[in-house]
Amino acid sequence: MEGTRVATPPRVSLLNASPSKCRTNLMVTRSIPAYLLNNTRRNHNSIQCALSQESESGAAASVDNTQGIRRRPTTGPPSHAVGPFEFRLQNDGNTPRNILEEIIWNKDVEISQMKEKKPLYSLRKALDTAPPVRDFVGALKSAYLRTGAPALIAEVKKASPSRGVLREDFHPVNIAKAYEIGGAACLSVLTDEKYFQGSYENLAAIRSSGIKCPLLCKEFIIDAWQIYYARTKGADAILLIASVLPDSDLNYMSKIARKFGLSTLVEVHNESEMDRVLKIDGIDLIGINNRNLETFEVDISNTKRLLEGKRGEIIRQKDIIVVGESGLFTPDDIAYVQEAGVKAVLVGESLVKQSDPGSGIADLYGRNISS
Ligand SMILES: O=P(O)(O)OC[C@@H](O)[C@@H](O)c1c[nH]c2ccccc12
Repeated sequence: MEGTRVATPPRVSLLNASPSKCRTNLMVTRSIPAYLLNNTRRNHNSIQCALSQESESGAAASVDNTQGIRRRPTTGPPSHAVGPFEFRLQNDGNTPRNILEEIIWNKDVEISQMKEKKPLYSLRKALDTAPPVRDFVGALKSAYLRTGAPALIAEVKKASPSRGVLREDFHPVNIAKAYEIGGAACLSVLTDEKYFQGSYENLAAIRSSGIKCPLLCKEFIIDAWQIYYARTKGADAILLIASVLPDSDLNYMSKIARKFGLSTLVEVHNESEMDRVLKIDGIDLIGINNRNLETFEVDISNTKRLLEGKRGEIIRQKDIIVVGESGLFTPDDIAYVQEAGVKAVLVGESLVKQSDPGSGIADLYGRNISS
């Protein structure tokens, strides 16, 4: 299941240096492998910290630039404590290259902590009492048929790393209710706390509030454990991000979701991700994100570009529902992505910022799409 190739760390020897030279924030270009640090901790009286590097191969620790987002630091975390010393060893292998990579590395640590508190066997038990799954894709299809406009997945989103806090007086259940009344087919609920100020409590509260719209758990999923957890909190659909997950994970995790009856929204941002996803069996919902999660640039013509030509044909043949995601603000934007071929849209910022997010839906569509 591990998608990341781990570079072999070079060896670093710690020999007879004066402690005064090696206080905190010592920067070197390679990391010290964990096993060596453990040894050093044991022997720290005799071994001090002159950092002379000897890479076995003499080559720099190799980092595979072609694989996109790295699942975790390839050369270990940047800070190490060795006896009384703390080193800050920063290098390409332990420094995130962009915000998405940073989010994923944090998520990896967060999940291992959450798993300790709620191991899989305890989640399995909680599944028995989880609320029933509602048909997310079905709700999108029927809203599209009913209104003739792209079905709306309205996002309950307090903040984002690119836009900061979108709404100070944030009451997730009230916002969700307003969305449902305004004509949303489904809702997306951000659960990431650190970067989006979301939570699983918000997801569970919306689910138990009587709101009927099916719910997408908007999370950075990198471990199957998260799918179980989302289900125990009442999710009806999950998100899988193609730039984060290798094909094997997309395949495996969408199968697990299907086993629970959950829908899977697979998100792509460029042609090569779209081509990868179109080759995976059983994918019936693809999101085209107009925002590049590595740079935050938003360009809604991305949706059009990815649906042109052969790709659009395959999507129609396979009867895949495409969701236009991010950066949609006006009726013209909605018409533009509909013309490009989407049957649903995912909208956060432009709605959540309105004093009444529900009536914001009519402004976004240029007409009332409720009932
Ligand atoms: O607020 P916007 O620009 O309307 O975007 C909503 C949604 O598309 C965006 O929040 C999103 C799309 N894919 C994601 C993946 C993770 C977190 C957030 C997202």
